[in-house]
Amino acid sequence: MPILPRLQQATKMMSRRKILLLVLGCSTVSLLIHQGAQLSWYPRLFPLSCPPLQDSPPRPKHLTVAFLKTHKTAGTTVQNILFRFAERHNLTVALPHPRCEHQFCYPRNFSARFVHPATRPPHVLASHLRFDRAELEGLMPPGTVYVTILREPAAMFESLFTYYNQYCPAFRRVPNASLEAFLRAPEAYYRAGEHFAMFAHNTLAYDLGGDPERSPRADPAYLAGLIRRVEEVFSLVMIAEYFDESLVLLRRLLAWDLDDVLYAKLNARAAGSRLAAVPEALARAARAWNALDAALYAHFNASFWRRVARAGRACVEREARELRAARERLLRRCFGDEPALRPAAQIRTKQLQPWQPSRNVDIMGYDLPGGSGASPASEACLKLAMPEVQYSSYLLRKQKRRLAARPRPQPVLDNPPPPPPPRPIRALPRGPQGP
Ligand SMILES: Nc1ncnc2c1ncn2[C@@H]1O[C@H](COP(=O)(O)OS(=O)(=O)O)[C@@H](OP(=O)(O)O)[C@H]1O
Repeated sequence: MPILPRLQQATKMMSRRKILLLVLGCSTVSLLIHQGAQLSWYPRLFPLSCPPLQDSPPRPKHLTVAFLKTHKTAGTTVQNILFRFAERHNLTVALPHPRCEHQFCYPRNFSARFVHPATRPPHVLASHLRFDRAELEGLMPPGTVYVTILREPAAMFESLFTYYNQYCPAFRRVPNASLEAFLRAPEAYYRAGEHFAMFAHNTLAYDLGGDPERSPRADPAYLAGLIRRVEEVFSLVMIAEYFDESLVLLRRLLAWDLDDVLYAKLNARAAGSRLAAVPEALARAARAWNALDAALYAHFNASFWRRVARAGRACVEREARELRAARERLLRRCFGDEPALRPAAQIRTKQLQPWQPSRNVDIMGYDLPGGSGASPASEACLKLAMPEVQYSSYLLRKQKRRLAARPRPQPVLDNPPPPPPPRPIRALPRGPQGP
């Protein structure tokens, strides 16, 4: 073919390609604009990217947080995240007066008088208490973000039943410490109002400041009111079964980094101290007995997933995966190539030996392969696995020292500190770890 026609044909083909590219480009841009107007194109078009946090420019990290630590819901793990965050950011943590043990005089209703004066005014609060809105709002600075966590009530009840078996009279009365026997006839063992009755009936509702004796079926208005009161105060209700997804929502709410919510699982029972799975019939009976808790859980589990959907489910899952990967790296760095939870008797580092509720229950923990050295890395690893009792005592000592070094006006206590609770919930650690 002569050169000229060949050139003309090539030019024609090039312009056709250009036109095609132009059309493609235009339709992509128009699709983006159209979808962008609905504010939902991001995850669909770029499933590996997360939409930015709502704010622009990015918010600074939020520093005032009150965490309602409900019982047997992975609360110790969340508390540890908050304690470490507070230390890294030089924040004050509200801690119980020693007469209240390591909890704010639970099961009494929370009072600001239960807070050690050396830990006021606080930025962070994360120890067990029974919720009282007015008292907490009086203690915490304005703008504090309130969060809490719930767990599926049957799993939670199985954990409560084993953990508090020696403390809760309702459980002690049951022959052979049998969960099945208790759930077959709970009324035969349970007496409302006696010591530690709250561990045997609707514990979530009790911790949230509600009345555990109300039935959601007989009194739906009460349930609706309790839910409304919780929603008015708490910006986030996390779900223990979706712990990592909960932490993703938490860190986004507080504008924290993913690194700020890395954790080691704390306060877990050994396999021999727990049912591998609660059989369905028992789970049904546990939910029926704890019907108020079951209704709370159903409501907040549903609202949790609506919230995940709003944040972009793919994005939350992706962050949760990143969190798990970073957490595994951290655990390996701290606790060796195969970081394993181990029974207290096998933990040589005294500060890491978890409190044991009774001879029948083993609570697991981590150990540092090289003992607790003085390097910043091993200090960080030590804190990562430090159980509640040791960490609370350590923080109280530290904050008292800080107060002594930098005198400031003592807060005025309207009333003297409270008398000790009727009976201690926390006993001394048993076995080889000593007091
Ligand atoms: N990250 C994470 N994800 C899921 N579950 C977790 C997590 N961390 C702790 N746990 C489980 O939570 C139970 C302990 O809860 P708490 O720390 O709130 O107990 S306590 O009330 O402070 O004694 C305890 O449950 P049981 O082992 O069933 O007793 C822990 O295993």
